[in-house]
Amino acid sequence: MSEPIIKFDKVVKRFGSVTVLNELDFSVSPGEKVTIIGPSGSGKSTVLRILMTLESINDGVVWVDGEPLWHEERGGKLQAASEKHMHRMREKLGMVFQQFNLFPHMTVRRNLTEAPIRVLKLSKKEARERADRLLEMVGLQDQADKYPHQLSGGQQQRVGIARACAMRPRIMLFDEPTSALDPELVGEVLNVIRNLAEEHDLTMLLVTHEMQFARQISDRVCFFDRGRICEEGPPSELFSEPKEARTKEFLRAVVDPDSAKGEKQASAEG
Ligand SMILES: Nc1ncnc2c1ncn2[C@@H]1O[C@H](COP(=O)(O)OP(=O)(O)OP(=O)(O)O)[C@@H](O)[C@H]1O
Repeated sequence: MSEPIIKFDKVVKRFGSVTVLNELDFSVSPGEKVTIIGPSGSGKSTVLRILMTLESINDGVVWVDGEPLWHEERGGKLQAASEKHMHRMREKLGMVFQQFNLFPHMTVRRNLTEAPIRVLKLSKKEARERADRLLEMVGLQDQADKYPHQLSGGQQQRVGIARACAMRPRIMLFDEPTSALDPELVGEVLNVIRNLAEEHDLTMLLVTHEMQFARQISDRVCFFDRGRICEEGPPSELFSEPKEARTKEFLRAVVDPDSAKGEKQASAEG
């Protein structure tokens, strides 16, 4: 098996007295599409935010592409990383957020060209050509001169995906990319992600509540509970024959909430 492109080695993350990640061991292989599912507050988004260096860690080591993310090796020891090191490491990752996070005062095209020009030092012409190709990929070539507020939520999220791709990251992180959308707009965003997964050799790590989508797109699904992986496996196994009681309970509640409530009530009454 190839070396993992992402590796969490006994990672601990606390917010005050609350331990959100509890000596988490977790890895992803190059090109693998991995989905994280689990109850609210189980630490799913925290994993992605740590990878984007938006949250620090309290203990353990996070490896990205063979190098520690939060540390640098000095004198044979792992020491806290410099801002320069983290900057360089961040370029390997792109993230699509729940709330799109587009720059509101920039046109759609400028949202896509800004970072490639500033960070990757692309010429304006190169950045523009790259942006236009990506807008075509997400079906928004005719919206390039509009501002984010002139687009639907689904269109804004497709711009968000194109913008993350403009930096050519090796790893794409998706944090519940459809949860802020009206139901009728979810499909168009999932289609763009599905095409990206099928056509590119990207490593993808997704947090999602869309179980059907997780089933279709993932090589592996990880069920998180209380800051640890409670169960993981190919979607065909995890969704059809979950082994752990917590996984079964969670899946029953998200796939068929009414029957799960009824069963809970019946067992409480009985
Ligand atoms: N900046 C923060 N300060 C304090 N607590 C935080 C912070 N960010 C997250 N938490 C807490 O850490 C826990 C895990 O949060 P996280 O967002 O990773 O969960 P999640 O599994 O993604 O949940 P959800 O599905 O609801 O998004 C939660 O209890 C949350 O309240």
